[in-house]
Amino acid sequence: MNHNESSSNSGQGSHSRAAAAMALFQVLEKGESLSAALPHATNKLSDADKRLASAISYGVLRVLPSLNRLVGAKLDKPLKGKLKILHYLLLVGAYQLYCQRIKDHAAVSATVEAARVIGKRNHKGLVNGILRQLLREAPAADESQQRELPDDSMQNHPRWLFDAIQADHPEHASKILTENNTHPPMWLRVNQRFATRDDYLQQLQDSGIAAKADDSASNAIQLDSPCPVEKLPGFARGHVSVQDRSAQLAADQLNVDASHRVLDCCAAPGGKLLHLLEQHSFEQPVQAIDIDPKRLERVDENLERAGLSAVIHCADVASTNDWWDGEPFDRILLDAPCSATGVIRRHPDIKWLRRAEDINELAHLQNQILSSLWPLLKPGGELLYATCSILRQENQTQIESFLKQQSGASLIPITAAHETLQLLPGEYGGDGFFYARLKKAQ
Ligand SMILES: C[S@@+](CC[C@H](N)C(=O)[O-])C[C@H]1O[C@@H](n2cnc3c(N)ncnc32)[C@H](O)[C@@H]1O
Repeated sequence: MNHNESSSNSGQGSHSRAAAAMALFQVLEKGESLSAALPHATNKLSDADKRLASAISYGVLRVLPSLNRLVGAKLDKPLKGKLKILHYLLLVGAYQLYCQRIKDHAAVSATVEAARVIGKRNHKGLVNGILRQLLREAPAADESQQRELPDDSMQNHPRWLFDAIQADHPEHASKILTENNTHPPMWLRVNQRFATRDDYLQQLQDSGIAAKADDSASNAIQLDSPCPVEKLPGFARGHVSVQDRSAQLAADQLNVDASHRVLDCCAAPGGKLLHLLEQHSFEQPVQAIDIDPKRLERVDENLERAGLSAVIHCADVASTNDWWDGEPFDRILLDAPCSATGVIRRHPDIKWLRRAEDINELAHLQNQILSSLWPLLKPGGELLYATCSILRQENQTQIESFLKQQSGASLIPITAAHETLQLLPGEYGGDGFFYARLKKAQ
């Protein structure tokens, strides 16, 4: 969360604050994802300014209700219409004062100047006045000390999600809510075709990048602090990829060997596909399908980077007549579209973009996809169902109702103690993820 900036030059950094406010506006007023809004808002900025705009906008979304309360209390009436962008700029200012190690005067002057950048020159006084009020009310003992944000009774989550987490994970709810608001670690997956994990750890150490291995996930390495991918040894040649530890379990859980005919459903951007291809030299090409042509471009890039290949279909997986050649599969990986409630620490916008009613719709879609894929599996074949959700309705309940619908389907337990695997955010340092292994009767 911390970002050092000692500049006192009044104009400096105003573009990064303006970009953060504009990206937040797009997310919270227009419903765009932050990963789509940020590149657009920051495309003319230097790399340093891009990083700062990103740190601020991700950070604001993690503690949005607390910041709204702080800023709202200082406004005589809510900023609406054309002035709404100023509300987001004030959140940007408050976030710096409360959550970042930026000198107060630099944070205030850059944010005030950002009002001009966003075309609100006449409101510089308003921004200055409110940020200075915040400073007066919460004086910091010294410039490096952070102020304490007002508590939020739902730990900065929307009511429906707070309730769902309490209902589904009563014993772990508080930990999940805390994890959701923290900055996640960066995980790497070592391509075992080029190096063992220990060899790659050594390469990282030689490059001055501190990291540690995780013995519970065979190719996983956790970096001590995030690092641009260009600095990772061999990244451009596919020696390593960025992938969360929990997501790395899919390739092993699929239980494949090189003779299998494999289908990867909902494959973009290709993280799990690449992992499978790195692990096995398949006798028949793996088939991968996704509905989103833009996301499929990322699959192509990833395959090219690693020098690997697969047969790619751009289609709705449920419309099997459009893309299936009629040959059944030994293994199917279904990384289903889901609420992504397990990856909120990576995508804090999910808290504010998702609605309670989305969960029913997603559960319906997941069931529809599962049911359309099941006939494509050979007798005795296995389907791995995965989501990055932590909600029962998309996970355990989904699988229970599928097992009731399909008499020929059974569960292969993930461990002796667990039929399915529900990982929670932060467990082993990874994201929230769910896995269920389904077997088709002979
Ligand atoms: C969780 S992401 C997949 C991540 C991917 N498996 C990986 O490891 O990189 C879910 C994907 O499902 C795709 N999707 C959603 N609905 C779909 C459908 N009806 N048919 C095919 N793909 C779909 C989305 O475009 C998205 O890329």
